[in-house]
Amino acid sequence: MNVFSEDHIQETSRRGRIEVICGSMFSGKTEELIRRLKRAKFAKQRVEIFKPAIDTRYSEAEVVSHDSNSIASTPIDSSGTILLFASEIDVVGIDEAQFFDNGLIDVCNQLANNGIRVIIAGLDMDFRGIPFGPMPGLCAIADEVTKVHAICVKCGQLASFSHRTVKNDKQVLLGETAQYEPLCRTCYLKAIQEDSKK
Ligand SMILES: Nc1ncnc2c1ncn2[C@@H]1O[C@H](COP(=O)(O)OP(=O)(O)O)[C@@H](O)[C@H]1O
Ligand SMILES: Cc1cn([C@H]2C[C@H](O)[C@@H](COP(=O)(O)O)O2)c(=O)[nH]c1=O
Ligand SMILES: [Zn+2]
Repeated sequence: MNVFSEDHIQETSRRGRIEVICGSMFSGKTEELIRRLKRAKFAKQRVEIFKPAIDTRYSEAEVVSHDSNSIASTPIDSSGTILLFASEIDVVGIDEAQFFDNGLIDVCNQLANNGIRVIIAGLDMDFRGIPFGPMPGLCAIADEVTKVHAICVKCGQLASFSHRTVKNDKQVLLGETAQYEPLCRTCYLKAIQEDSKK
């Protein structure tokens, strides 16, 4: 049994592993990613952070949480680019992983097999409740999956769903509170039923 809430060994020894942080929008994925990466930096680990170049919502070159916590990152177009940066690195952080291609799954496996700690944050489901991009595959290969929850804006229960409040059918639509709200299952089902009547 591990009586500590943090596994300090992972922050000091060079052991490859894959950690996935998933959940709905506003569930604290980016904050948890930034927290783990900052702790790795305190432990003098060499850290590289990547995000998809299309995610220009708050900043072009930073990972930024809804609460304005931030950390410098490298925006990239394709998952394969991560391998070009990954020599002499102890920890790789990846935000908004749902926007990457499926090649990210193999890239993360290669990194971990080479002794790198890989920490990935991403939306597990899109606005329709369908698994998003490489996220299900990443959860499958992960050594550890942390599912975080927002608070349902309708009833205060834990929220797992990201309800899109504007009419748009494309899977990718960047946005925040003007376009999405976190809902629990009950409130999400009610909301999409009401949407279908409009
Ligand atoms: N309904 C909500 N439930 C929880 N947090 C919320 C909600 N709405 C806004 N927030 C804010 O979002 C922050 C989490 O932001 P962030 O880590 O960027 O989430 P994610 O990356 O999962 O979208 C919380 O600390 C809180 O300040
Ligand atoms: C549900 C859903 C979300 N998006 C977009 C909206 C935001 O720009 C990001 C998610 O960011 P967060 O850090 O998790 O808040 O993804 C999308 O394009 N399609 C969707 O279905
Ligand atoms: Zn609810």
